[in-house]
Amino acid sequence: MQIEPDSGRPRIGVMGGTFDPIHHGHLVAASEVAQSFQLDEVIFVPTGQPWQKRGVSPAEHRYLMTVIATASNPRFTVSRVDIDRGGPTYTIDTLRDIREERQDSDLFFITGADAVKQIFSWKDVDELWDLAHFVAVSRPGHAVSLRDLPERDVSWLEVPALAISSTDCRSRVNRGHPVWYLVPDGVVQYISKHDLYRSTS
Ligand SMILES: Nc1ncnc2c1ncn2[C@@H]1O[C@H](COP(=O)(O)OP(=O)(O)OP(=O)(O)O)[C@@H](O)[C@H]1O
Ligand SMILES: O=C(O)c1ccc[n+]([C@@H]2O[C@H](COP(=O)([O-])O)[C@@H](O)[C@H]2O)c1
Repeated sequence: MQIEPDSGRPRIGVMGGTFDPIHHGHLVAASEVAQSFQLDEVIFVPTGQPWQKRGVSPAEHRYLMTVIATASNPRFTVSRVDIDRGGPTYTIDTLRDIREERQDSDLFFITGADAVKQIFSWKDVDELWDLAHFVAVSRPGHAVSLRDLPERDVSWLEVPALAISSTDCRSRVNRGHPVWYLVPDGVVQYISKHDLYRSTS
């Protein structure tokens, strides 16, 4: 979807992710897109059941870690739409639900370089472009050439390179290594309190 620069409508970012756990790579990406695209708000949307991932932590843990991580930024909010809908999570449903809630807004769906390269495997991809403008951000280890990007309405944004992944955070906790400064302090404490990622499933 092409967004008119001066539409006067609220400009809302939608940052979808499994957030298992949420880390500073996610937060910096959202913050940079908010700045560059003059967004009024970024809604973080933890997935319910990410159908392309296995062995994901319970949604309530991922949701609460996302709430903790975003609490200090007044422009960041968290939505439960994907969790409360139930069933496998598809972005087509995420965007339809958010549009229903924010009917007068322009939506910007934020995705990392790795995820955007997979977008053709997503459900009803041809209909996604009518619901939001897509913004793909750079990510270390995931080079993207123009050929990888859909020939649709996708903007590209270089963001500070943070070589952090949720997979690595889980693995570090599992091996007894610290995740301080990779994830927000409150998330470190949440992981410890709930004994997450200690056993390999
Ligand atoms: N370090 C990062 N820099 C830029 N974008 C990122 C970064 N980490 C994740 N993203 C993007 O954030 C979104 C949500 O990512 P997700 O929750 O799957 O985290 P992840 O670190 O990729 O997780 P995992 O390692 O479990 O696959 C995706 O679009 C992903 O590309
Ligand atoms: O719509 C789909 O079929 C689809 C398939 C894979 C991923 N997504 C979305 O992409 C975002 C990042 O997902 P993930 O699995 O990399 O955390 C998140 O919002 C997912 O719902 C969406």
